[in-house]
Amino acid sequence: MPGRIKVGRSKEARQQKRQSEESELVRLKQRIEEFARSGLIRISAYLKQDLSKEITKFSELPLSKETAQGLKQSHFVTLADIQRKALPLALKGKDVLGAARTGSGKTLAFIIPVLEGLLVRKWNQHDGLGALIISPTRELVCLVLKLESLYGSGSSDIPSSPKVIGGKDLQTERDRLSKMNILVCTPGRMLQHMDQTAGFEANNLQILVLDEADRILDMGFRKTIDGIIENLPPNRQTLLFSATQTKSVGDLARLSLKEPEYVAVHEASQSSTPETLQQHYVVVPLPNKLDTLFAFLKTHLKSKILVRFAYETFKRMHPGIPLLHLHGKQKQTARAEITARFSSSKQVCLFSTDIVARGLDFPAVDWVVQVDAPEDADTYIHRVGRTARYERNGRALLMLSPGEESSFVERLCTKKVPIEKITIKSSKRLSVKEQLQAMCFKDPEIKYLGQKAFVSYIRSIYLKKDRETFNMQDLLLEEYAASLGLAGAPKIKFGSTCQAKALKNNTQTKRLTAAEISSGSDGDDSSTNTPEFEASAQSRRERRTDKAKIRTKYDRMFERRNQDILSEHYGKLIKENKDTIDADVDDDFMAVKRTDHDLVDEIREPSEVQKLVHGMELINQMRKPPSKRKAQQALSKKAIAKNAPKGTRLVFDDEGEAHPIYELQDEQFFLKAGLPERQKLEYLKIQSGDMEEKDLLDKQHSKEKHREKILRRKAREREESSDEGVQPVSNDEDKSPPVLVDEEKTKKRKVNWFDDHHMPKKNKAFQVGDLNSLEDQEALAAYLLRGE
Ligand SMILES: Nc1ncnc2c1ncn2[C@@H]1O[C@H](COP(=O)(O)OP(=O)(O)OP(=O)(O)O)[C@@H](O)[C@H]1O
Repeated sequence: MPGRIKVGRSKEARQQKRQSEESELVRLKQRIEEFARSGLIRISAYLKQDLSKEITKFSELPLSKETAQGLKQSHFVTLADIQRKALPLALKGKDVLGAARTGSGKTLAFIIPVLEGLLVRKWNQHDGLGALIISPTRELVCLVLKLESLYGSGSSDIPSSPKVIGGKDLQTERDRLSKMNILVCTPGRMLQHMDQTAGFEANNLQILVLDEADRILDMGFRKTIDGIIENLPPNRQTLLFSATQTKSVGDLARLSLKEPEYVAVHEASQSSTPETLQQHYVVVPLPNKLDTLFAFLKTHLKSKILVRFAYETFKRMHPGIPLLHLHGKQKQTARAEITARFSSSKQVCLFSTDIVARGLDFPAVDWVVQVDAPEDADTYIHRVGRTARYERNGRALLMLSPGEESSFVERLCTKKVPIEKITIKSSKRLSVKEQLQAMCFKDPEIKYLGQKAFVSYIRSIYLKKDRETFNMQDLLLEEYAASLGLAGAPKIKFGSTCQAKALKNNTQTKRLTAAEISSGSDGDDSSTNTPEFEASAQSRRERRTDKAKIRTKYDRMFERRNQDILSEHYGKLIKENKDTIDADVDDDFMAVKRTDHDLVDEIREPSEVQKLVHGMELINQMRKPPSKRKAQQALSKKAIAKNAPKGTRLVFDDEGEAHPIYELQDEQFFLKAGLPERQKLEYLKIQSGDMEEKDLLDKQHSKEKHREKILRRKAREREESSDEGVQPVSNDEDKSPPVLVDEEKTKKRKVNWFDDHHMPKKNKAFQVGDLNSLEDQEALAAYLLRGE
């Protein structure tokens, strides 16, 4: 019996205990909710839910109705593996390191916790920046923003999902920054705002997300990220996602993660790339790569292809499939337009640099072709990840030079990349070499691009760390140049080891500024981790300050630091004895991610070629006919008078030397001539004597003028009288020829004549008084000629 009693008591006791525990739990939950409402604890809603059970559908997630509504609109039903594993942890407020294959849905795995994290905290405009998402490239930022607005569209508690994208007007961003609650941006631009935007603070930040974390944490962004972290509160949630996740303790320590949960979805899998992706490689000697690529395009006209290689030449050869081109030097609007066109097209080939190597989610890409081998297996994984996204099929082709084959394939195997070797049928082979040569010959721009592609490629090989795979000695330079249509291999100068080291040290200090500039200019932070970028940062800054200057096409062309390779005959033209060519910084064709291997690349003065072309530009401008309006304006008298040079009055001395009218006398000479007062009196005396003389001359001159005037009048009157038939008579004294006189008329005229001319009254006929003057003689001659 005692046993029975014992059992009864323990059951009762257990019941009591459970009841008290339950009421304690209820009290605790109530308390937690209160805290959550007041914002004192970080996650509330999810503590009430059991997130330990396997959740497979979005509808099973304890999400706010706003996020759930947004997800319903997106038609997503089941959770992707990474979402299933990472979301419960992230929603609980844990720090998460998420690794999953490309295209497996990582973006949603951090967007949902960000939106939810702020929604449950009832975050509003006055709370400031709540979440910061850092993405390495602008394209990725755009993609994240698209998703964020999709899923967060119903959220009324988050007033706005503001955006900051590198490359936009800094001032506009600054104005909007203070109102932001969620910020998506590139690292460089973020740091720039933290340093330079007054009033911008991240003290209240709750969640930090690093998208493509391995890339963001690598050497190139190291300083920038450290700078950003310094400005963030340590008490925050941090989420890191990438296809190739970092596990470096050092990296994680830098981010001050708190007991992070490592969520790796495909770690146990045989492949680190999507299972739906078929991967091939083909061994092609470097000089035959373009031929192979062209043949490939010709045989895949109905596909959507992404290629990393030269675009300009292929565009001119019309392979029969629309071609697009995307690179970091394009403006953000152009990039967005091309990205949209590629996304919406079904049959198209996009030639691109590594700006689309990561994260971008183009729908339905059939092929990713890599004409050059990437620097490492991780980069390869990200590149091929642009196809076979989220359970779709895709194919990838990698061209390897014979020397690269064995070690690179080994590297891929180590990273669990299943890749198969294929060969190209000889019937499918084509040669574009001759076409390229003809193009280079006709068009200097193509030649320039060919040279640039050559330099970029060689440089990329030189920079690669993996010396076992990439060997400079293996390169068939002349043959490769010929395959690009060039007459010979351009010469390339690589800096000495010492210079490289000096630059490297310098680079460390410059990197921060460079990152800022990058995000301020093109925002593609993917370029900031290259040493070339650092070297060019200064020149970019200079260029920006020189913005006011009008720059011609040639200026732009020559501002590139590989200007000397433009054309060899320019060099010959100016007899420039430069036998070296500096490597190119515009990695449009071959982007290199490696950062700890610097090249020497000094910033130069404008070269002779540049000056020469400037001269030619000026001459052309001068030759250009002015507009009609300008020509007329220039000819107007007013303009001539206005533009005419102002004369200076000079006086000439006896020797014919010119002097200004007033010359200051030598002081010594002046003092020698006596006291100033006396000199003044003497001067006045001389001047008054001169004036008297001049006065007399003037009087004589005016008398003469008066006399001449009278004589002219006389002659005129004589002429008039002769017109009226009055015959002047001969005057004995004058010995003028006798003439017949009309008595009657003479009488009548005589009165007038004598009145005016004081002619002697004794003569009935009037006399010509004085024939000395020219006028009198002319009048008489005219009279006689008329024969009257
Ligand atoms: N649960 C889901 N159901 C269906 N489609 C999904 C789901 N989650 C994501 N997707 C889709 O899968 C595609 C790839 O997703 P996302 O871009 O997030 O991949 P990722 O893992 O970030 O790739 P990467 O490593 O290349 O950046 C997108 O088109 C996205 O809309």
